[in-house]
Amino acid sequence: MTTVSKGSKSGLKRLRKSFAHAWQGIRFVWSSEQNFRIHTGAAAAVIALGVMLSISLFEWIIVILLISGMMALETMNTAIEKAVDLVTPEYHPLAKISKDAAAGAVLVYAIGAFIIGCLIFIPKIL
Ligand SMILES: Nc1ncnc2c1ncn2[C@@H]1O[C@H](COP(=O)(O)OP(=O)(O)OP(=O)(O)O)[C@@H](O)[C@H]1O
Repeated sequence: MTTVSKGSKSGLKRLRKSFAHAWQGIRFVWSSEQNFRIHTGAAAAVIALGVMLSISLFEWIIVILLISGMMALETMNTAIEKAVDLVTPEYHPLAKISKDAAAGAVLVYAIGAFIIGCLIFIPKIL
């Protein structure tokens, strides 16, 4: 088993490296996951709609929470998929449960976000 030494980097350097790694992760998810790109497009459309309909500060807070939560969950779903593939590239019932449950979590959140989005935007559109 290989161990990776983190060295004795200064706090700021370590923070910069952590951001760089996180950014690499987001770039990977963007380039490999169509769902993530669809959600990003939908988020941009919702933000444009929010500006056009002049939603309130409280509504912006809700919208930003929903968008960032959705993107974070989609990114975590990819992390779980890749970790499962690393552990077992072959078919395994537990791998199926793990991936399906992670996808289920994304679906539950997406449904909730869609309903809340309708509650915020539909009355304003009507
Ligand atoms: N190793 C495995 N063993 C058993 N079932 C698997 C395995 N890998 C994938 N599956 C099944 O196939 C489905 C799709 O898995 P896959 O890794 O291809 O994700 P995906 O199609 O890229 O998902 P997404 O579209 O969310 O990115 C899983 O939800 C699971 O039901």
